[in-house]
Amino acid sequence: MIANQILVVEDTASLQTLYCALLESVGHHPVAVGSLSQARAVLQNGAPPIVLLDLLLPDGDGLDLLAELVAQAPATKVIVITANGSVDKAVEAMRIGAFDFLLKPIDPANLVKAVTNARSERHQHLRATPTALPLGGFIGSSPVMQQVYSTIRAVAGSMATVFVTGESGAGKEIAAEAIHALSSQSDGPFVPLNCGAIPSGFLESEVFGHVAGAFPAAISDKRGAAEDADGGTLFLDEVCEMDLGLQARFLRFLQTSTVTPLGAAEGKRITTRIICATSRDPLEEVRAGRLRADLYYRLHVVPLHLPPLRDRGHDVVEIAEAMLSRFATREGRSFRALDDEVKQLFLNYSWPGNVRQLLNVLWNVVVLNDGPVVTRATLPPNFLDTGGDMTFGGTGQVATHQPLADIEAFAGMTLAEIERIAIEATIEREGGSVPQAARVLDVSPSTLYRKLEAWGRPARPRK
Ligand SMILES: Nc1ncnc2c1ncn2[C@@H]1O[C@H](COP(=O)(O)OP(=O)(O)OP(=O)(O)O)[C@@H](O)[C@H]1O
Repeated sequence: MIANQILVVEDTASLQTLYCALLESVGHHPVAVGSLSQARAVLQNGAPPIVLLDLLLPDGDGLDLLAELVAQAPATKVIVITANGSVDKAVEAMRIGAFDFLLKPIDPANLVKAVTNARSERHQHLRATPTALPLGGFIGSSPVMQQVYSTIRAVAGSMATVFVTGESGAGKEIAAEAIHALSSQSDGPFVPLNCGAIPSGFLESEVFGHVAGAFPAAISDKRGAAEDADGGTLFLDEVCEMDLGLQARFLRFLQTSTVTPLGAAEGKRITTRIICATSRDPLEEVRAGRLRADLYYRLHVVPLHLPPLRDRGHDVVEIAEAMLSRFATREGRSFRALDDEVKQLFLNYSWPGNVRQLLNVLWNVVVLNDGPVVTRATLPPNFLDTGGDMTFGGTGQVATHQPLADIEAFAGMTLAEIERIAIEATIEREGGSVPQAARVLDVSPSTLYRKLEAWGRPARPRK
């Protein structure tokens, strides 16, 4: 095999001809075969740097050949081709270790781009990176998290849309950052936008931008997050909070890669990797009619689930000890370790607010105490009250509907004051998670973010 050879495995003669002509026109040397057995015969002479592999072949499933290549020729980048509509196959291929996938009918520009990406030195480097080590901001070596790290590494090299799910505080945003950092667009911007933190009336302009005069408050042109993310990654957190009208617009954007600011006569084509996340169950949202099914399927190309902290075994102690040292250094404290009782408490606790809640607990300990060891007595009283020493049967649910306070305590307060107490107590009980508190209180997260902002507490329109 010569250096810029590409093995094209495609049984439809007209498509073979088309792919080969395209690849030749950009300087590659394609070798075409029409079946798995022919491909295996060619591969006997050595694996080429790139294989373009149709998955539906007359003598078997292309996924089998993909698995063989991943095992026997890990340096070879395999770009799989699937029929439009068989997204599940594409996802399976990415899990096995495909470099990228293309849906039929193939856009010639996408084919050339996928092949160019596969060639780049960066991906040679990525493939060589060991897969089991934590990455980015992650701490934790449990098997479930190693699976997460592997998926992140596998998907980072492609432009495929990633749909990250997981409870609030489980690390969805740092997963998105890690994918961006390992991607070919890592020199470009990473633009996070929390759809739940922005009132729905403003979200469209936040995503797509507007021109002056598009609506009364639009006094000057404003670029949206999508255009800001040109050449990089757009991370849409709490994507299920978009209203249905905006979902339709967003779907059009995904299909055309064209951003049209509100009030603008024409759009601009951009190239951005989309990663979205939700702490809801997206299929339940589709069933309830709150998330368009077509948008869900368009976004749900590669799913990535962040398991809750309570399902990561000893990770909770690993994270706690690593972060304790960092917080202690920052605050000039001597904390270095957790005692055995605290480790056991942490291992038994259900962490409804996941890693974010753990970090809040540690931060509180470090600010209010000094070390060198975290004992039960140094833990925040509200953590112990809300179940630090209870087991919740792994459901992650803190016992609900406990009275927030004696009702007598509300006597003489205004409704606004009582509302503030209820909201703050619920956020606290949900481990600091505003989206989760919003769910409990049955309001939208943006309602809570707006109120927090009015009370002078930090809101996170863009995280
Ligand atoms: N495995 C981990 N190791 C160390 N820190 C972590 C880990 N996972 C999450 N964190 C930290 O926990 C905090 C919450 O993580 P992140 O914002 O990514 O969660 P999220 O799932 O996006 O939350 P939300 O749904 O509320 O937006 C961040 O400070 C992040 O750096």
